[in-house]
Amino acid sequence: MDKSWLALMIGNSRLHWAWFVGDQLQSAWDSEHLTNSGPPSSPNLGKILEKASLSREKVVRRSQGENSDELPIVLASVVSEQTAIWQTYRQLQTLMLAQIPLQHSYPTLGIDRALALWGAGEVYGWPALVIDAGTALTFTGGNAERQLVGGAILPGLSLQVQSLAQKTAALPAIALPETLPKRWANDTEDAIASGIIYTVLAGVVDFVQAWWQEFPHCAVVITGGDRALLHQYLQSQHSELAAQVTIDPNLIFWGMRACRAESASA
Ligand SMILES: Nc1ncnc2c1ncn2[C@@H]1O[C@H](COP(=O)(O)OP(=O)(O)OP(=O)(O)O)[C@@H](O)[C@H]1O
Ligand SMILES: CC(C)(CO)[C@@H](O)C(=O)NCCC(=O)O
Ligand SMILES: [K+]
Repeated sequence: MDKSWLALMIGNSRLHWAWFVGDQLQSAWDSEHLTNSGPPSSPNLGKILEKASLSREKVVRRSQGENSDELPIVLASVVSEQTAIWQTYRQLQTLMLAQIPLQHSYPTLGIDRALALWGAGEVYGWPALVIDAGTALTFTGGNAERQLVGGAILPGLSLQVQSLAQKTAALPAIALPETLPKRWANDTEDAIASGIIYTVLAGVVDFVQAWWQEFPHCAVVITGGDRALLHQYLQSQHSELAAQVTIDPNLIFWGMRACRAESASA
């Protein structure tokens, strides 16, 4: 009988969770970073599941034969202070970059990027290009030999908004519009939205087109907290290109599923 396990990706803004039974994803959710005030204690599984409106009983029942109170957690993290909090959890498997079978990666490559690329390649085929629209916006591409080709990192949409507001006197922190704004703005909020959105879009289109020059017809997948927003903008301005881009919120979890299986059978 397939066992339950939890995947935990610690991102820069928040924690990303998934509950699997064997290879089947049951549900996914996000939660806040933990604050490690007070005495160190093992993170509480009941509370973790409560955040996802799941009861421990339901999760344990779905995987018969489970008698442990603690579900295995497969963890990957790009925030080391947050990783430390989980070290007291008994059934923890921490994935490190070296365990991801991606060839030609470099030592400081973010494990979220490696996992998302691996997940995209395994699910949609290689070569693959991942656009992760999170705190940072990243491009990460791999070739047919499952080797990292390379990528790029820039501030994500919200981070661009926040950094403008923080480092200037007159600029407010705007909410990004859900639809593509007009390019030639006539007030401050619209001007910020236009500047950030149109330059990010131009960049995304340029990276995707450059990728397709080298790897025609290959899978391009958008993930991350701002995936829907970015895809929506893309659709409005470049509908043909947008139609060839897949949205998948779970790339990192597909990567964790694959790497967990590989390291378990190794
Ligand atoms: N409920 C939410 N809480 C926080 N951010 C959200 C929420 N919904 C959408 N977002 C957007 O998601 C973005 C963060 O993306 P994501 O959650 O993928 O980032 P992250 O935790 O830093 O992960 P990564 O390290 O992979 O970027 C924010 O910039 C924000 O615009
Ligand atoms: C780029 C981020 C912040 C995206 O989450 C993360 O993947 C990271 O910390 N990367 C390390 C640097 C690199 O990937 O080259
Ligand atoms: K830093």
